[in-house]
Amino acid sequence: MRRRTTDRGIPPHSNSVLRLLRPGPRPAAALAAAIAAATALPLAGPQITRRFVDDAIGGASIRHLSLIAVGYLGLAVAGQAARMVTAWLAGRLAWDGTNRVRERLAGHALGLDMAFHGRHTPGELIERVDGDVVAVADFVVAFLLDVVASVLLLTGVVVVVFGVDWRIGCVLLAYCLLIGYGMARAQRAAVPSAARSRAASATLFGALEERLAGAEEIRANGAGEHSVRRFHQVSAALFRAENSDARVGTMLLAGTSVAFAAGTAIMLGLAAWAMSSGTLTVGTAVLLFQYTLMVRTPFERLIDQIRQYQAALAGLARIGGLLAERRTLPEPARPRRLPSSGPLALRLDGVSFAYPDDDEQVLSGITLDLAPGETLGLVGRTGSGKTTLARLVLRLYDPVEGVARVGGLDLREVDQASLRRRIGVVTQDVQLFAASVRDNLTLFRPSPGDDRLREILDGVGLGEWLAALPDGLDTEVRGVSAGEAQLIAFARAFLADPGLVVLDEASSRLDPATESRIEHSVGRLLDGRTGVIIAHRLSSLSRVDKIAVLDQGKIIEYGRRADLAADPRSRYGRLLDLAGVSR
Ligand SMILES: Nc1ncnc2c1ncn2[C@@H]1O[C@H](COP(=O)(O)OP(=O)(O)OP(=O)(O)O)[C@@H](O)[C@H]1O
Repeated sequence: MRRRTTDRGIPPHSNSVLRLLRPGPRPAAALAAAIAAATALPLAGPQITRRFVDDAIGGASIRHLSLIAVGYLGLAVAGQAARMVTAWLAGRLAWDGTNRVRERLAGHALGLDMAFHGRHTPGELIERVDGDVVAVADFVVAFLLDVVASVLLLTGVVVVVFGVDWRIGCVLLAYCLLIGYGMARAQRAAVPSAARSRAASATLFGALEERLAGAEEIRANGAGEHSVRRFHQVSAALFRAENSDARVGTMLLAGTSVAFAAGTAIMLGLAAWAMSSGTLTVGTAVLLFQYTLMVRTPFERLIDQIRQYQAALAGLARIGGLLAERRTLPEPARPRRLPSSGPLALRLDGVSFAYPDDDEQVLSGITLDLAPGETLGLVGRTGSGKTTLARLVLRLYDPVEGVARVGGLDLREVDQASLRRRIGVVTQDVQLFAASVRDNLTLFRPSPGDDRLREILDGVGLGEWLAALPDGLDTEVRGVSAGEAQLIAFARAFLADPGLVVLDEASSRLDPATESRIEHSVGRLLDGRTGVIIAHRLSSLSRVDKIAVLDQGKIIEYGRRADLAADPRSRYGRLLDLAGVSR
């Protein structure tokens, strides 16, 4: 499928990216001055050489010629200095701009909902936020440094040569136009290979991230060989794409080398003809020769930039595409806030759900009701829909049918910030960051004070663990056990003080001491809060008020725990018997 582009060849949705890249007026003026100097100074070089040659032939003194040589050297040094300043300024401006793009992209991607993150691996997003942004940054630097400066230099050369001899100027201009046309044709050949190469790179990053994230599982299940084979396949695809991209680049360079040799020969012939007819001095012939050589570098830089331009264009298209992604969960027109304190009621009314892009109904006709402060235990076989139900309560997705209400409000009407503040979640897959204990508890938000954090850690049974850390709350979290990670997650939930807690119990086996600390913390966390516990161990449901048994997305049993446990025919009762847990 062909990529859609606007009339100017710029992919759609890219304007906002380009706006973010635009520098302020003062840095832009400084850069323009540096580019002008970096272009004008090299243009003056051949004029000095002409003077030197003509004066030398005319019998000028060594002192005079030495002065001209020193002037030439000074000019060359100044030219290089101007180029260095331009490179530095262009690099700084490009990185300032791309950091703005990066920040915007990262914020935007984090704000998108689960449906989006289900379709894109974190590795793919890293490639977008880093790889594509770097490609755009590289191009912006190169564009300012090579494209703008090269076009100015070419124009300058043609104008100066016109001044020397208009006929030779015409030949040079025609020659430049021909080379330019050839390059424009070659550019089209380079488009698909650059796009293929970046797509292969994104796939490789995605595969790498997935394998690194699941390294433990892959090793434990002996899936290393399959994993390496798959990795080899995506690496080979990237190698082939990069190779073909490089081949296109090499062919372009080889073609231009031949074209330039021919151009230099033509100019030398013309200069020789003009000299023999007495219209040019030897110095001017040398000047023309030098200008002809000068044409080569800007063209070569431009050719190189064509490939970077393709990469940047492909990157811009993907960045623009990511920025154009919208949340599929609509923001409420008139957002309402959940009550700011106290436990929150939960009510699901005929809720059905299917994941986006998937026809299979995962939940159907779920109806349940929890008064403020009540707790519900969700049980059911793996794949029965427990986690999905929890996701709807957290409004990570909206029901396809029915309504989910918290605190009496339809979740679709609730203000996002209030929802995140008042509904807490502890998942079995606790995410810890390579940051201090404090930051892991507050999730980088302002801390309520170290005393409060210590009190909370003490409350979840991590007091001794904290005391043993070398730098206390400032110690970087690493190498914690699964049980400790769970307890840290409880501490986070306590800190947020939600009115409704969704708790996905850890299914992994923990040692009895940690298990009892977790049981104790769950008890404290649910005290005075409404709770939904996805239970993997029936023993941990002894404290809940209600039980819902899920099977293939439907509630097949629902009632007060005590009633179900007492009923000899209830499924919950039979599950308790099977698990050897007293009713
Ligand atoms: N992000 C997703 N996209 C598409 N389908 C999904 C997604 N997550 C889960 N499912 C499917 O939805 C169904 C219910 O899954 P869910 O994770 O809710 O079950 P569960 O009862 O929590 O299982 P477990 O006890 O193993 O965690 C399964 O068939 C699963 O394959």
